[in-house]
Amino acid sequence: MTYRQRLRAVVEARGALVVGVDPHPGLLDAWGLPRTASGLERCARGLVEAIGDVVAVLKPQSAFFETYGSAGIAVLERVLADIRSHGALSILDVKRGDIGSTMDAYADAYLADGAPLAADAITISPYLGFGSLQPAFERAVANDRGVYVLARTSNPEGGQVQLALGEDGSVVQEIIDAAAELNRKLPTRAIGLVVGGTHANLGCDVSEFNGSILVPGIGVQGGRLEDLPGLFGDAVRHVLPSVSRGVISAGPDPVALRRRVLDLLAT
Ligand SMILES: O=C(O)c1cc(=O)[nH]c(=O)n1[C@@H]1O[C@H](COP(=O)(O)O)[C@@H](O)[C@H]1O
Repeated sequence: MTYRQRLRAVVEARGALVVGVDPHPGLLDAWGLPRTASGLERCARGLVEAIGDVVAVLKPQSAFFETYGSAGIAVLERVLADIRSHGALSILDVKRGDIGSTMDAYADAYLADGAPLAADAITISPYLGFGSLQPAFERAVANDRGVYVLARTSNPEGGQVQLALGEDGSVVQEIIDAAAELNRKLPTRAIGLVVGGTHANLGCDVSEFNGSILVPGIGVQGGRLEDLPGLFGDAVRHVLPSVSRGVISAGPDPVALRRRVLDLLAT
């Protein structure tokens, strides 16, 4: 099955929600865990254990694992395996983007069958040029995985680059249109977008976009689930809202974590 087919099936069964696995240092403190790889492991795997069978997608943030070097990366490998074993999909948030030969290696690291850090999908950055991401597109299609291209990010600084005017309109619109064009040529529609849910208006048009749209920024950054239909219009059918701190802050009690997810799913 392609990534889109797996995504559709799990979203139909569990609802459209992504929970971010963001075990930041303050969270380890709040959960009474040490700021070590073993504290990281208990936090991240505890979260997946608590909610992995009710949420459609879990999105580990690589940075919080990289902090602990090879021990943290080993934890990330186990977290990815846990997500699979609970029947959820994984979007590994690595925001990679580089020149062709290096991008090729990133694609092998995250989108190749059997790679230790392989995920169902990853986040990638087009700001070295959309075409530089070609190896990731090819690997995603070949291996039934997905990619989410950063378009309009949730942070206030993003507009400096994303809303700048290029030859054919804003930079972000060129990215969105290039992703849509590529999806039209691909049978798997493996190319998704990242569009933050924090903006009063998006400042770009996603109405013609034909892939999955990851929408972070819900909760602590100020985005609200109730506002998504107004913000995205008809494209809301493609939207996967993503909440990290807004869920994980309910822990470490697994019952409270689960309740937080079920409340969000009922919104
Ligand atoms: O790609 C992302 O997930 C992402 C894109 C974006 O535009 N903004 C954004 O906050 N994120 C990620 O979403 C997570 C933050 O989620 P909250 O804790 O819910 O605010 C972090 O892992 C961010 O890296």
